[in-house]
Amino acid sequence: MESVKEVDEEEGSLRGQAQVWQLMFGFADSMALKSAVELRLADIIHSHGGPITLSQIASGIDSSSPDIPYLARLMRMLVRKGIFTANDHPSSDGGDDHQTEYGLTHISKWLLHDSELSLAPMVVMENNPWQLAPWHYLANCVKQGGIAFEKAHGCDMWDFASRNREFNKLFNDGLASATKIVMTAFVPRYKDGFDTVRSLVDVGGGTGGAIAEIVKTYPHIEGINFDLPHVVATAPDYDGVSHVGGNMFESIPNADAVFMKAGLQHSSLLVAKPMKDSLFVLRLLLKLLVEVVTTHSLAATIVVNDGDNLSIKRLLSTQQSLLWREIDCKWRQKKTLKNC
Ligand SMILES: C[S@@+](CC[C@H](N)C(=O)[O-])C[C@H]1O[C@@H](n2cnc3c(N)ncnc32)[C@H](O)[C@@H]1O
Repeated sequence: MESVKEVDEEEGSLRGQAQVWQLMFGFADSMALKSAVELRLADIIHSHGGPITLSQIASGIDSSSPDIPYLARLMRMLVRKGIFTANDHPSSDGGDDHQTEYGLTHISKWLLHDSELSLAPMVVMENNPWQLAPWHYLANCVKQGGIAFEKAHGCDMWDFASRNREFNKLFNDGLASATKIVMTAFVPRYKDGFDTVRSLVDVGGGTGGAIAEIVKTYPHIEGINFDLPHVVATAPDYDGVSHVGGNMFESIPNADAVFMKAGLQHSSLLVAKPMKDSLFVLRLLLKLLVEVVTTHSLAATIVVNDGDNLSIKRLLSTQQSLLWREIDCKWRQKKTLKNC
C-alpha cells in the first residue's frame, strides 16, 4: 500500500505537471484577449445593450462569412477567463433547446473601443508581433546581458518607431489609452500640487494626453508636451498645450516644473551620455528613481519641481507614498554625500 507521503508526492507531481502545461500555453490567454479586441466582441455586445447570442455576435463581426464554431470556441475560452458571461436561456420558439447569451463583465468593459477609458489600444499594442519578438530573447539576455528589443529588432524602440509608422502609431495610441486612465485618477487627487505652477513640461510626454489632462483641470498652466520629433509630429492639438520635438538628453524646454510619466526605461542612456548642468537635477532624480523603482518593480508617475527647493510630490496610494519616502531619503543621502 502506498504511504501518505508517496500519495502526496504523486499528487504534487501531477499538479506540477498540470501547471507546466498551463504555463506552456499561457500565451493563448493573451492571444484570446487580443482577438476579442480585434473582433470588437465587447463593442458588439455593448451595442445591443445587453447579452446576445452567438449568431448575433457573429453578425456584428466585420466579415462576410465568420466561422461560427471557431467563434464558439473563442467565446468559451473568454468566458472561462471571466471576460464575458454566458447564460443559458430557453429558446424563443418554446422548444426544449436552450441558447446561450453572452454578456459583458467588469473585464470586457475595459475593451470597448469607443469608451472614454479603454485598454483596447494597449492590448493590441502589447500583443503585437513587434512587441512580442523581444520576449524570445529573454534567456539570451540572461546569458549575455543586453536589451531584448534591440536583439529582436536591431535598434532601440525609439529608433524603430521613428522608422516604422505603423509601430509608432500602435505604440503611441496604446500609451495614450493607458495614460488617460492614470491621469483621470491622478489629476483630481493631486489637488493643490499644480496651483503654483505656471508652466509645465511633460518630458517624454508621447502624444500629449497627460499634459492635456492637467491643463484641462488647471487652465492657468501653459503646457508643453516634449517628445521625439516623430512622436510629436503625430500628436493631436490640445487647448493650452504646445508640442515640442527634441531629444531630452540634449535639452528640454524651460518651464516652472517638469513632469515625467513612464519615461524611466531610458536610464541606460542617462548614464551613457555626458550630463549638462541644466539637466543635472533631473538626471540625478531619474537615477534615484531608477534605483528605487527597479527595487519596487513599480512604474512611477512623478511630478518634479525643478529648482533649488527640489521636491517630488505624487501619491495616489500608500504604496506610492512609501515609494516617495524612499526616493526622498535617497535624494537627501546623495545630496549630503555629493557623490552623484
Ligand atoms: C513609455 S513612453 C511614455 C509616454 C508618456 N509619458 C505616457 O506615459 O503615456 C516613453 C516616451 O519617451 C519618449 N522618448 C524616448 N526617448 C526620448 C528622448 N531621448 N527625448 C524625448 N523623448 C523621448 C518616447 O518617444 C515615448 O513617447
